[in-house]
Amino acid sequence: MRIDVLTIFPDYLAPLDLSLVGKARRSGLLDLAVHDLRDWTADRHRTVDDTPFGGGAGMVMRPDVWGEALDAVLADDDAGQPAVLLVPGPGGEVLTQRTAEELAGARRLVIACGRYEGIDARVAEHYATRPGVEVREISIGDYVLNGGEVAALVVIEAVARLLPGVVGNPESLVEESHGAAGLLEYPVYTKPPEWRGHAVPEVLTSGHHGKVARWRRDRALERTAARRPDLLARLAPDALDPADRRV
Ligand SMILES: COc1ccc2nc(C(=O)O)sc2c1
Repeated sequence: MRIDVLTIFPDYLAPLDLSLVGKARRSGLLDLAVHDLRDWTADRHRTVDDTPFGGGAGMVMRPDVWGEALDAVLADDDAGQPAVLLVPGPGGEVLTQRTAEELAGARRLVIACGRYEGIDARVAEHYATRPGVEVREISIGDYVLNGGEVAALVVIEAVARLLPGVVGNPESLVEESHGAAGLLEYPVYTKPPEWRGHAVPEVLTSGHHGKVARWRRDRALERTAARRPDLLARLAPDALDPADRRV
């Protein structure tokens, strides 16, 4: 997968050199480039914004600068791969694990990080008509950030970890919260067996794999029912077996 990020704060994306995403980049599993939007400005002040038509507070990012940048990035393509142009914004579809799974299936993501009051609306309108480009406005939650960079970091991490080979043990993707099982994950423990008077649940040291699996499933169901009953409601009817229904 190739991901291009356009931003006026490239250093905001520095964490993408670290940990699993950084390793995926170095191993070639992920081709990721961060671009400074100001590289496509034409004036000596490298201006990317202007006052909003209709008045109001703040500034709006100029369509001409974004057009030059997106044309250049989209054209830099080995085989005319279709691209998803992600525009982080508070009015976008809220990112879920399902969205991340969809995006992980794309060949290219281009993420346009807005600042100020946002990007001139004509940019998304224009690229939505571009053959081979799908435009999606995306939000990471019902709160407002100061720009798209943090959302870009979240999307990239959520997507990159789903790419084959990025996470060491793909089985862990099944039982994690919001994973394939569709439940919140069970509580985890490690040594020492007792810590400050808190013992590890005995079943986990029993060596009985069947009982351990049942205990973990029960705890995941309990947690999900208590904290996110909406997730239970979304489960496919056949996702729960008779043994689950007694929880
Ligand atoms: C101007 O760019 C912004 C501003 C707020 C904002 N809020 C987001 C969110 O995901 O909540 S993405 C985003 C981008």
